[in-house]
Amino acid sequence: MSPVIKQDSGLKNLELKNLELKNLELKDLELKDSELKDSELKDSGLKVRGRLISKKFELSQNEKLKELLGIGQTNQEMKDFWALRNVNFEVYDGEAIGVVGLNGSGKSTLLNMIDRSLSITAGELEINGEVSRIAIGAGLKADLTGRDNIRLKCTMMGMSKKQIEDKMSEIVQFSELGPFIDRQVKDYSSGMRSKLAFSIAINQDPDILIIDEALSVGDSTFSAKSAKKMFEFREKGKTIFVVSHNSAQIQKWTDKVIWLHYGEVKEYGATKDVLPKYQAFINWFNSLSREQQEQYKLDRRKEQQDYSVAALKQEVLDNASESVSQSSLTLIDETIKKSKKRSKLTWTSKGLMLLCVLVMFFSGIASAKGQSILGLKKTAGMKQTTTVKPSKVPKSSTSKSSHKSSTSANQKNGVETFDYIVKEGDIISNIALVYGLTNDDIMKLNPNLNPSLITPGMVIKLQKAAKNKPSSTDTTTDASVSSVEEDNFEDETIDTTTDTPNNLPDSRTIPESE
Ligand SMILES: Nc1ncnc2c1ncn2[C@@H]1O[C@H](COP(=O)(O)OP(=O)(O)OP(=O)(O)O)[C@@H](O)[C@H]1O
Repeated sequence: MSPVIKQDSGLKNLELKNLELKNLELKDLELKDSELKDSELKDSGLKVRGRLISKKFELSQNEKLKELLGIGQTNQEMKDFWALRNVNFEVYDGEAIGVVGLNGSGKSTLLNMIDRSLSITAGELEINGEVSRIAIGAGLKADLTGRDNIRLKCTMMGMSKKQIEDKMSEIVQFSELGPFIDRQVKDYSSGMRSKLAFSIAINQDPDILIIDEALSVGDSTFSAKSAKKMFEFREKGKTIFVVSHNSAQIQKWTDKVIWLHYGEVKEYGATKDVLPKYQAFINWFNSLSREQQEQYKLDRRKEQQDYSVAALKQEVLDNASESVSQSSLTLIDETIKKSKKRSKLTWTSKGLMLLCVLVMFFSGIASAKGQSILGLKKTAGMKQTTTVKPSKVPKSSTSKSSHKSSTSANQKNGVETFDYIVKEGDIISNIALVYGLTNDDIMKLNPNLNPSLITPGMVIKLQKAAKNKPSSTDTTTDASVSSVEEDNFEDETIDTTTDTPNNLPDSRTIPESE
């Protein structure tokens, strides 16, 4: 038997080797293909190309959970939101591109994709070269001195210690920060931060430089000096993106303008053609009444919420030639497939959701019977047996701040009470569990309370004796909720605290007569 086995395994080894060789050949082909693509890009002088770029900010997994469980509010503002829709553009060597648009139109979102700090939902972005971004204060470490920030940034760019020290005096001199270079950045004004960021970035010699409002805060001398440096940079065939609400800057510094309007490219072309159109729009917008402006913003925002992949596909079919549209449709399908995988609830979240439902169900039964969740009759002084470390107790329900803001002790029906301010994510049964009460206890103290309608900020009365329970007793009954809050969900989630963007144009956008 053994020789046969040997022969078998010998054959298998041969097959495996063949397979490995084939895989290597394939990898080689893939590499050659991508090298070819890169060199094609370089040859054509194409620096950045965006095709069908679309970005959807989704409800966070927390919000999805709440929506599924019917907890908290789910209004229009909290829907998935398309910050960019079907954005197409090409930028070549030596071009300076202005990015303009009202507040919230998607400028930062687009640049975050170009500097690779944000992924795209659909479409394709080709970038040929190193990108460096200057935004007010962004990327600087507040606790470090200006000098140490220079060292840090240069190290991150792969420079050696010697190279950094050689460049140091040039950067420091350009920054005009004088003795402040050895002070911590947290002591800098926004203008000083911008000077430091610009000096570091321009001296790093990136291929693509993004200037995100950074030069709007510096003084005019520094701004002029920076502009000169930028022109030199452009002469070398480098590419610059400038985001500014200052039309004069855009006019002076850029060759082309991308005008973003509620996530779409309204116009892309020569600055001399696009900027006047944008300014005309601003003038028209400013001529509207307050109500009309609000209505306009609401309508546009709704379009961003109602957008869909189907709409993107339709736009592609309507606007592109047949060959382009076919490859574009494939591109949309591929990217959407990927994003669908990402946006699905994780198994952990599904498990937590189930746990949450079970806790709610059993606590409902328990409170109806006047018992704790483990079936123990609640008696004063009885120690709870269930539990988790205090740190696992949800911040929303037991954080010190909620105590601080909620302790105004008083009496109700002979019971000493205190005010508890409802936090985001709270539900009655969880508050009850955390504070060692039953739902009935809470309802007795708050007879007008509708348990399914509690909202953050609402004040409810709780029995004072129970107040210290969470900190003194280990309790785990609320593990489901606390874990949900602590779960490290994916990025790019909707920040429900994000204010509705103030789309009122900045006054600086009104054309300056130069
Ligand atoms: N992480 C996020 N989650 C949800 N929505 C987001 C997120 N980031 C941005 N948005 C929304 O996307 C839209 C575009 O935002 P973005 O910051 O790109 O606009 P902007 O044009 O740079 O605005 P501004 O001129 O005010 O800087 C806005 O409506 C914003 O509320």
